[in-house]
Formats: sequence, structure tokens, C-alpha cells
Amino acid sequence: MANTPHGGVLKDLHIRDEPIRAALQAEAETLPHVTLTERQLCDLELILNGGFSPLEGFLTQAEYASVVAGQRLPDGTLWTIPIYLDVDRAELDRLGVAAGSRLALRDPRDDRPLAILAVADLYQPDRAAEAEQVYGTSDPAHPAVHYLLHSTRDTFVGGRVQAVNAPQHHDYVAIRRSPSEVRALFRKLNWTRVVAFQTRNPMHRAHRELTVRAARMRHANVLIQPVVGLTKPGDIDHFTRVRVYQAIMPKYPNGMAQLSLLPLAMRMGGPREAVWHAIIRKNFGATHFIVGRDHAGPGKDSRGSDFYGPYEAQDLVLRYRDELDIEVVPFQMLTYLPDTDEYAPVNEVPEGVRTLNISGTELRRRLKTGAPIPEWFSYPEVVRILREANPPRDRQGFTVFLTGLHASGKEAIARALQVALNQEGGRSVSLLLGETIRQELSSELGFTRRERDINVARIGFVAAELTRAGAACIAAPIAPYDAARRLVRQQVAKAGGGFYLVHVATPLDACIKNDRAGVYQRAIAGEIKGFTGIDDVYEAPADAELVADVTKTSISQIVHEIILLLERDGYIGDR
Ligand SMILES: Nc1ncnc2c1ncn2[C@@H]1O[C@H](COP(=O)(O)OS(=O)(=O)O)[C@@H](OP(=O)(O)O)[C@H]1O
Repeated sequence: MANTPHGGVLKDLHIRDEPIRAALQAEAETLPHVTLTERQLCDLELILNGGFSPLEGFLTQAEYASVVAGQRLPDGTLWTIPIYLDVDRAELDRLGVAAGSRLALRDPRDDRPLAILAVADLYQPDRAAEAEQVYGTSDPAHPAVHYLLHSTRDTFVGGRVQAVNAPQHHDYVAIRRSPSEVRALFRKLNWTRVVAFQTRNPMHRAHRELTVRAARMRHANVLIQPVVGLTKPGDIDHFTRVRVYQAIMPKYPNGMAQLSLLPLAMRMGGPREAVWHAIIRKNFGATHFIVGRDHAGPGKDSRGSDFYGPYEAQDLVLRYRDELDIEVVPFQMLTYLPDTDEYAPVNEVPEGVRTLNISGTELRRRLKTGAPIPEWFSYPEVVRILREANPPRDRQGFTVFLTGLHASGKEAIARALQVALNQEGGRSVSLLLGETIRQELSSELGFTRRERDINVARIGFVAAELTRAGAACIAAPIAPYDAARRLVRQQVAKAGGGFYLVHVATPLDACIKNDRAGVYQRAIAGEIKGFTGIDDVYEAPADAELVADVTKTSISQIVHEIILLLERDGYIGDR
């Protein structure tokens, strides 16, 4: 038998509301609506499927105050994290929403109505109290406090919801399971004792050992239930992590473990979050829950200290052990003993025995630099997936952005660089010449400041997308304005690639001489207005990685200088 849900009954609102779903769907189309934030979407998914039982909606003012101050719902049920719907007052006023209204809640991704909220009240939260009492700090270095202070909308809307649709996912659909589905799976597998494992990180050998140990100690099966909603900013994306989890599952003895994904929006709330996690796992039917060192820890505060003690989360969960009704399996950190090739909890390592460890920071360093990751630490299958997601520089994209006057030689440099990079191989090379872009992307644009900014921004967008995809992108517009060039640099950096600004600083008289089409002569004669270098400004960059002048340096030498820059930074080299 799976564990009893928190509060006694699984509040699967989809099942409850199925008989009237068609009517609710029709009604939702007629109602004023709020488009959910990413976090609200995660919260609503777990309210609707019963993961947050006994909640049947977003907290009202009385419930919010009771949870914040006393970690309980007004009826005394333990509930540690406030779940609320924050909306801008102005939007509520515009929609005419008040207590008693019915409000449709829509999915921000596809605009589908997911639920109808029967509004019980609108209220102003006490943010200072929430920060201090729920997260134990007002320090905005805490992600949940930061979110509370900077991202929540001003008014909270409380009330119960009715289920219209479950949010639709397109990734890993088969292993995203609701509590009812996980319970059905346990029934099918004949699992009666299940230890659940929560994680927001890739899993390595230590995690496999820890979960198998927990299973052994409690004679249980294992539910690996990683969070794929919102985790700590900067975490490894869930696509990579799920591939890792899928790779580690065959490392368990046949039939011991199952993988199921949880669309939770974590708060990184340490002790209170650990209790919340235990409640959620109970709703999914688990009988045991692993709480390790620094469970749901938010990292360092703004003075560089930990927000919570390493075992504070375990302490709080154990304090509520009786009413939680899910057995907490506390774990110390596991460490590797190279002499016996095994893992052991740090507090059980005999004096004098050698231990090895690779911290998260060290792992990230090794992934970044390509340094070896030993098999005692992780499985080759897992390392391969992580390496694919963190390709070394020589597999990442970059953009070389040549800027300069018309006929400065930037096109010739761009074409020669394209040839050199094609010869190098390993990446597709894209050439975005000013002329081509003007024909293909910007044919309706002229040469006012605004139009040039739009043109350069389009080049920036394409360059960033190509860079993200791992290509070598060479762009060569005039791009006369500093601010527009800086925006391109930012766009490409955001796409995770290198950016090299090359100022082709050939003097104007040489450009005029080089200009066989005679465009400058027409500009000088006043036939073309606002021509760069004649009667429109060229703002020479102060941030160029390279300055080149074709009257002083040959095209081959300039290309070589660019290649040297790329090689210095690891984009070209030893493959
Ligand atoms: N007013 C004015 N100013 C500058 N250039 C002009 C102008 N009118 C037309 N042209 C021709 O357009 C080419 C420059 O386009 P770009 O897209 O590179 O310019 S910008 O970056 O948007 O400023 C440029 O050609 P290339 O340098 O060969 O690309 C010019 O010949």
C-alpha cells in the first residue's frame, strides 16, 4: 500500500472535476483571465494533481498568515511553504476581479485555460514577515527572498480552484507522473515500501550508493524524483539532467528503482522546504524520504556564510516526524574510500582512512576545461552526457564582427577569413556581409540612425543564434554606431559564445580610392545623403579586440591576427 496522502485524502482535482470538465472549459472561455508566471504554473500543476494535498487552491489571507507564522494551515495541518497567486492590482482592477469573482488561469506557454479560481479574497502580503519567518532572512542573496521582493506582483489572490486542463508538456512526457499515476505504478509493481529521493543536480556514483543504501536499510524500493520545474538559478538545465538520470537508472539492480519527474518550483528554503518536500513525496505515495546534508540549501548569504546549518533541514523534518507520517531517512554526505573502492557516510569513515571527493565547483571546472573525471566519481555514460552539454571551446560557436567604412576592406577580410575557417574545419562557417543582409533581411530599411540600428540588431540576432548553434559567424556591416555594436556583443555573449570586434580602420581617403563603384563620389556630390564618413558619423570603437588597416597590413596578415586571437581563447586549435 502506498502511503496515505497528507491530510488523509489525495486532492486530485482532475479526477474530482472530470464529470463537469466540459462545462468548466466552456465557462473558462467566457471568464476574465490571468496568465500564470512560470512559478505559478508549477504550483498550479501540483495543486491540480494533488501533489500539494491538502491544498485545493491558492492560500487565502488567513491561510497565508497561518502558514507564514506557524507552519500550519488554519485547521492545524502542517504546511510550511506559502503557495500564493500574486497578480498586479491594476490588472485585477482592469478585469473587475473582486472576492466572489471567477477567474480563469491560463498557461503562459500556450494560453490554454488550466483552472478556474473562485476568488475568496485579495490581500497585501507581509513580505518582511514572509522572508524572515519562512526563509529565516531578509537577505536578497536568498533566491526566494529575492523573488519575493523583486518578482512577486503586488496583490495576492486566494481561493480554491477547479481543474480544466493539466499543463501540457512536450519533454519526457512518459516519466512525468501525477501522484495518482505514481500510486498506480507502485500498485502495479507491488511496491509497498518506497524511499523517495529528491534532486536538482546530476546524479553520480555517490547518489546511486546513497539511494541503494537507503533501500537496503529500510527494505524498500527507490523512487528517483528529480525536480524539473524551477530550481536554483544557474543549475544545470533539466534536459541535460534528465538524460543523466536516464543513464544512471540501469546502474540500479533490476526492479529496484523507478524514475519520475516532479514539476516543482523550488524555493531553496532549506528546513521548511525539506518538510514541504516530505509532504509532497507522501502525496506521491512514498513511505520514506531521504534528507541529506544541506537539503534545498540556497548557498551563501551576502556576507559569505551559509543561510542554514548543514543538518538544520534534517532537524526540522525529524521534529515533525510523528505528524509527517513519512519516514525520513537522514543521510550524511557520502565520501569515496579509494583503498577499498567504496562509498561511506563521512561520519562513519574510520580514523586514518583516505577519502576522495570532487566538489560541485571542481566538477564544473573539469567539465569546462575538459580535465578528466574519474570513474570512481561518476559513470562514463553520465560524464559523456555532461560533456556534450558543456562542449569545450573548440566546439563552441563564436562571432567575428568586422566594422568599418564602406570599401575599407572588411568584405575582403571577411571572405578570406571564411576560407581560412573552412580550411580549419569542424564548424559550419556563416558569412553575413552588409550587402547580403541589406538584400535578404533589411531590404525595406534605409540609412537613418534608427534604420541602421535595426539593421545591426538583426545581424546581432542572427549572429547570436548561429553562435548558439556552434557555428563560426563572420559579420561585416558598416555598423557605425557604438551603442548598436555593444548590443550585438551582449546578444552573442548571452548565446554563450565568443565575440570579436574587428575595427577595419582603413583611412577614409584610402576607402575612397578603393571604391571602384564610385559610391563615395556620389555621396560627395550630394546624390546620396547621410553617407557614413561623408555626412554621417562613424563612431570608432574603443572596445575592439583588433584594429586593422588594409593600407598597412595585408589581408592575409589581418586574417592571421584574427586566427591568433581565436587560437589564444581556445576556439581554434587542437581537436
Ligand atoms: N547613406 C549610406 N551610408 C552608408 N552606406 C550606404 C548608404 N547608402 C547606401 N549605402 C550602401 O549600403 C552599404 C552599407 O550598408 P550596411 O548595412 O553595412 O550599413 S549599416 O551597418 O546599416 O550602417 C554600403 O555598402 P558596403 O560597404 O559595400 O556594404 C553602402 O554602399
